[in-house]
Amino acid sequence: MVDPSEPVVLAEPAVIDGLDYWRSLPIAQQPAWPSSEAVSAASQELSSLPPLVFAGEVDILRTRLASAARGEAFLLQGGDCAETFAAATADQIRDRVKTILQMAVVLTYGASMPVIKMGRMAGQFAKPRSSETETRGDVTLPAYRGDVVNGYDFTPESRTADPARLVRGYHTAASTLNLIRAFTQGGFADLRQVHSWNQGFARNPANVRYEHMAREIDRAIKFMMACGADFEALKRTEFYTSHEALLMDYERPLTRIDSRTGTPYDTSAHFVWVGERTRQPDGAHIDFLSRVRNPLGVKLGPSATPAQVLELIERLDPDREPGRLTFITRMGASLIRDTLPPLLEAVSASGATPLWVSDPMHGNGLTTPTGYKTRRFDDVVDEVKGFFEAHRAVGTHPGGIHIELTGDDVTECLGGSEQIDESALAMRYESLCDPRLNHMQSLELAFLVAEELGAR
Ligand SMILES: O=C[C@H](O)[C@H](O)COP(=O)(O)O
Ligand SMILES: C=C(OP(=O)(O)O)C(=O)O
Ligand SMILES: [Mn+2]
Repeated sequence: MVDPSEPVVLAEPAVIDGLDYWRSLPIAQQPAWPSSEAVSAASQELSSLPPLVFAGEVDILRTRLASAARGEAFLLQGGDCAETFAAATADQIRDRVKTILQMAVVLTYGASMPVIKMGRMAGQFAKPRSSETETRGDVTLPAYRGDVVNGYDFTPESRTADPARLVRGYHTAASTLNLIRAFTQGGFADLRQVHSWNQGFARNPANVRYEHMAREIDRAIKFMMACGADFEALKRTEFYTSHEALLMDYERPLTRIDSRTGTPYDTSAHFVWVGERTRQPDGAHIDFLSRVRNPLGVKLGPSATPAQVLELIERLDPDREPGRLTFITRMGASLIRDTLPPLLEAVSASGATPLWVSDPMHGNGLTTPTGYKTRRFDDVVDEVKGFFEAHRAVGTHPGGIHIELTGDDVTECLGGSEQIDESALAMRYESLCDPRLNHMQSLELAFLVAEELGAR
């Protein structure tokens, strides 16, 4: 569903050239900043700060994604719906990285292929919303648009967009990324350790059905050890960052010209994507991202037509560069088997070979009578299964999964082996936007997807 609200043209004077051409185009889902001087000051400060990622890393990621598009690797992309400044703590970052590493080991085994690990982390601070405002009782205030825009507290002060948050977002992303790099390069990612955490999961009586696969992985690791595999090298792993490139006042100042090649990279993350609500082919987001070298994602919901998808390919990947473009489909479990195959067929027939990834979260939202936004674990699993079925039928590669998850023991999604029910949602619901799979549900999903991958 493309945002029904009319896109607005920014009041700022248009600088009609290359990287700033978007300023002259319709743009959806931007905050109403109270002062354009304060936004300019924040942008100025951001543009003087060091890049968060190096263009060379971004290029390596593009080659990894190209392998996934060819069916030779699998992408695991996961993290919060909305990262918050308050939750950028060492423990919470560690537990999210740990969850992704644990899932990746299981998926690597299931797929017998490398798994590309990517967090919705270190920059996933801006949210598109279906409504501009939120009403509680007789009070209506601007909607919460993510910590980089405004606060969640329901007061006029907190809900007013504050440009100083752009700079705080950068610093929070920098410290998050610093810890991610420390964990994934400093020994925390050791394959044997990650596997022993998974054994702990499979020993839980609720997860007996996964014990068999955990034992098989154990045998495979012992076999590798007996063969003298280099476990020193397996103490480190590549880990990439990503977020929705929603807020142009954050993305534009962090876009820099790479000194090696003279081309622009959005250095706020390795991979950025355009959301379902901002993917208008003639809109600001698509124009801006068409000009940066990063690998790009585009979310596709059930209303996406083959013609729109072919136009997005033309706009974002005219040279059909391997690894450049990823479509992240989020159709809903009940629709995916009907809506995905026509898109796969049209793209295949055009000769393009984007990476196809399943987001089984955003098409499966529901609100309980008590007002909690939630999703059923079974619907999430069913959408992934439908995604695999659609690709099998058309002969294309199901190249990855994109999941809203946390390493914490929250109660936000229904079901899973802990059988979280509606009454349990109130126990520990912490997301400020969409519900996330908790640590156990995330691992369970990884085992189920690994079974699917293994069955191919
Ligand atoms: O994360 C995705 C969107 O921001 C979210 O689903 C929008 O939610 P809303 O419908 O509550 O605005
Ligand atoms: C906003 C999101 O998704 P979509 O654009 O698919 O609705 C998201 O990934 O949190
Ligand atoms: Mn979300």
